[in-house]
Amino acid sequence: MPRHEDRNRCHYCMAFIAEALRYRNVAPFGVGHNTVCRTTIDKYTIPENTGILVYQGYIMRNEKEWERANDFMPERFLDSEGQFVSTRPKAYMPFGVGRRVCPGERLAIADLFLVLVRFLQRTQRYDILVDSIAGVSVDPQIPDSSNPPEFTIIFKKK
Ligand code: HEM
Repeated sequence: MPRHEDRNRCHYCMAFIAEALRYRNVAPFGVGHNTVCRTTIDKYTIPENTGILVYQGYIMRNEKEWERANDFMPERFLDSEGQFVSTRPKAYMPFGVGRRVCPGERLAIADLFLVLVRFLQRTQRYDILVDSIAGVSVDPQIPDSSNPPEFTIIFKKK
């Protein structure tokens, strides 16, 4: 069984999780907020009590911030020795930023790691076949929602 400590050794798994959260962010618009006072950011002034959504899904796939932003590349989170890089670019924000940043981040990463590793361990003796006609699309049905279209996977004993 995988344990939490194993995260320090499973560099590619950690990079895979980090990239999955970047590439198809669970909450592309984060959580809505309101300004508590008139606020100026750069050349924009936002009045008091205005609803704000941060389109973090876009920031995390912005070509200006990310090399090959629309490719799924876990390697972008590995250094030249294949070690998981724990420092994050500013444009990496699957859990939001600032004082309302997601308090569940550590728990979420810990869970994702255990589920992913357990899945890989339990499926080693299977060929994983994807519906050959429909294939798999990782693009959501409604743009920037988090639900991919349904697809069929067959686990066939080797
Ligand atoms: C992959 C899993 C998760 C993702 C991607 C995620 C993402 C987010 C995001 C983007 C926000 C908004 C942050 C902001 O406003 O800047 C948020 C807020 C929040 N999340 Fe998560 N979250 C995840 C898992 C969890 C878990 C496991 C918990 C609790 C056990 C949790 C509890 C919360 C709470 C309470 C807030 C509101 C914080 C506040 O407004 O002060 N989240 N999350």
